[in-house]
Amino acid sequence: MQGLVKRYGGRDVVAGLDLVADAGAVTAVLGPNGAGKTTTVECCEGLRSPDGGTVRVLGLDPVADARVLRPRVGVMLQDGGMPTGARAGEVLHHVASMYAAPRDLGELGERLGVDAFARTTVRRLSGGQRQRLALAAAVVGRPEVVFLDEPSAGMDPQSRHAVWELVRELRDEGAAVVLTTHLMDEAEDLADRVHVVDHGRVIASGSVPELLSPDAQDDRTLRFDAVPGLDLADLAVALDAATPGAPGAWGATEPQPGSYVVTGPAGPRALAALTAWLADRDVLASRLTVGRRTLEDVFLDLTGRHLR
Ligand SMILES: Nc1ncnc2c1ncn2[C@@H]1O[C@H](COP(=O)(O)OP(=O)(O)OP(=O)(O)O)[C@@H](O)[C@H]1O
Repeated sequence: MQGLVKRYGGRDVVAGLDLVADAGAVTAVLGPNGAGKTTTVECCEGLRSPDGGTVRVLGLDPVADARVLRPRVGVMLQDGGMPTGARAGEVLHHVASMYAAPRDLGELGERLGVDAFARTTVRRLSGGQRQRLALAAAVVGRPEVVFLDEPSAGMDPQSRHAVWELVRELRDEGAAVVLTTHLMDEAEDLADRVHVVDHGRVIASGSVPELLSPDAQDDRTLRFDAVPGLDLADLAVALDAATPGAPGAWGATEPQPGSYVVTGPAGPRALAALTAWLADRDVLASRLTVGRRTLEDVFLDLTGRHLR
């Protein structure tokens, strides 16, 4: 996809988006609600026509070549897009019958738990059940490219785990898996490559390790909430003094008023120095945590906003 533009009511909801998804890899499109993720994948699925740019799936045009692409592409839509009056099992059988070499329905139905509600009509399924059925329908035909829009939304942890395992398996079988999500742990766990999208543009791309810590893999992050407007340059000096082996290694930001992110060689001494520095100022921190950076931090750094 190159320079994709999609406009609604004169507003660019996708504003020149470049994206590549390789075979045998999971590509995640990660961004907050309204970032343009669904619109982007709908253009790949041939459900929407771009207003600008080029989209090719398996080298073909998703709109003009829709008939040729259909048996080679699996699609899991956010709203399911399935006939509401049909039973879940019938839907899956029907979809499977359209493919030359479908997956074993018994095995697929069991691992995604579809068997348990096979006789229930789609309209009576819970959100999570509907998601699992939609995923089964998307992958039953052994597609070469799979688009999964928020695949584990509304699922319990066990179902989520089953979905993630299936996604890894699809990748290992050689499929190009494109996954949209606003769940950073989903992207972190699954994706070989992540495109972080905001306001219809890709604002960062890379493997998860590349995105998390491009220049200092060992750095950790201290996070805390406190009164807004702390003197962060002074804090960095105090932390530098506590970790003499790495001068100038500390960075501190206040991405949102009263919410602090401090990165550097955080160990026990640095943590003690931070709390002592706060105590000297009579500041009580809350939600103080020590951890590695997450994709949420990356998003916060890039946009000054939380993912959700
Ligand atoms: N058919 C439409 N007509 C008008 N505006 C639309 C239409 N579809 C989407 N939009 C708008 O385009 C923007 C991007 O929506 P999109 O669904 O692509 O975002 P998203 O990143 O998938 O968000 P979410 O995580 O909430 O699904 C939103 O502001 C949405 O309101």
